[in-house]
Amino acid sequence: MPYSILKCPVCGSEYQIERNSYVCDRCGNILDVIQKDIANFKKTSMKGVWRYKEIVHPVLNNNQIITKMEGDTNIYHHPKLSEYSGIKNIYMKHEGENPTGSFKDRGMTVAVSEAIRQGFKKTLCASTGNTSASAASYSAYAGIDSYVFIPSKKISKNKLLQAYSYGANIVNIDGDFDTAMSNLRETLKKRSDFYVLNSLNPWRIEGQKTIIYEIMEKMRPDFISFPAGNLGNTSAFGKALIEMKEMGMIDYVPRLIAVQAEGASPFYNYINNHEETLHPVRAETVASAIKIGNPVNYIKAKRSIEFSHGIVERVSDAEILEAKKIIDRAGIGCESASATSLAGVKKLREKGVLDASDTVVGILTGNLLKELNTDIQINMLTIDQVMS
Ligand SMILES: Cc1ncc(COP(=O)(O)O)c(C=O)c1O
Ligand SMILES: N[C@@H](CCOP(=O)(O)O)C(=O)O
Repeated sequence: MPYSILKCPVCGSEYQIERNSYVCDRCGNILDVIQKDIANFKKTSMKGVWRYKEIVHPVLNNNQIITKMEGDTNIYHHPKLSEYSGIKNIYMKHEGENPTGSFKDRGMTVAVSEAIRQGFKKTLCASTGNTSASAASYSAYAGIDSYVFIPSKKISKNKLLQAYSYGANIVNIDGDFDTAMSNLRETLKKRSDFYVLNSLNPWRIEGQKTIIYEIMEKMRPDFISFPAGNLGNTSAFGKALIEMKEMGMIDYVPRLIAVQAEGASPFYNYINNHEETLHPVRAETVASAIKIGNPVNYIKAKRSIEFSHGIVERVSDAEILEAKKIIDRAGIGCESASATSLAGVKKLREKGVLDASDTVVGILTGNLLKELNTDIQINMLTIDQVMS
């Protein structure tokens, strides 16, 4: 029977899953969930994330699952994306189609189910917006209270509205996301009744792995490109590929492309400058979702890049906004952080790292409707102009 344990990716210490800390007691690193006895993995008849229950959360009973039907997102192809990136076979998987409009729901369904399994009544997260929207929704759906730490003046109003509407207890943080995350880690040292819903909770990573399962079941991409902020997805995608390879579900490994915003690119520096440890930066970018200067998952993310012979690229705000316009005008649409996927592919094609004949899947992490921060300038037509 498949089961799960927690294991430190650095020192190898192992722990039972019944514990409310995801940090190794011996070396302080963030733990992995390790799935055991999964060699004969079989899909369930459930939809989306829970189709892969045996390799996502095998010990949960079906009646303990808190789900709003995450996953099974669409993959789009459009000539404008090919023309812009210089890659004929470029596809975009739209995670903005998840219930609260971002990929976070895939991780949240698993983490909140585990919170309920362990009997927690309160959840906690720090957020640039999407995590708080998702955490608030899933906590409310499960009938428990959520607390969200957010730099409320710096996040999109739409995301704040989501958390507020779902009834979250909103804690305004005077600072940025990194301040909020360190406030959260301090709070967890003092309070044991909060269940953390950020991606430092490894159950979030287990849910987010399913993005890769869905892609690899349908296609054989050479590269998979996606935005990188707190590095939960980078960690999850590599873990999915490692496990799929071990289980014989895939016979090759696509290369991961993690793309950061230039003003928030500590992981780019860490990998490309071969630094011994990640040096946090003061983050600044138009893409508020990835305005993160001290990503918590950098060690697991490095493992993913190494395993997949991956690439870490960075793009400017101008490149992000230009790519977003292409995605929006193709009728697909996404929030700005998501457009780094396309911007990064274009840049790597121009550098000659990607070939025009490569097959590339980009991940659109959030919905177009997620951001309304500034007054939009719309040149509207008059009725007379249309009639004449
Ligand atoms: C829309 C969006 N895209 C990308 C990211 C970055 O993902 P990760 O933190 O997993 O690197 C986030 C949040 O972190 C996000 O909200
Ligand atoms: N963009 C994120 C930042 C927190 O990331 P997480 O994956 O660690 O929860 C957000 O939406 O808050």
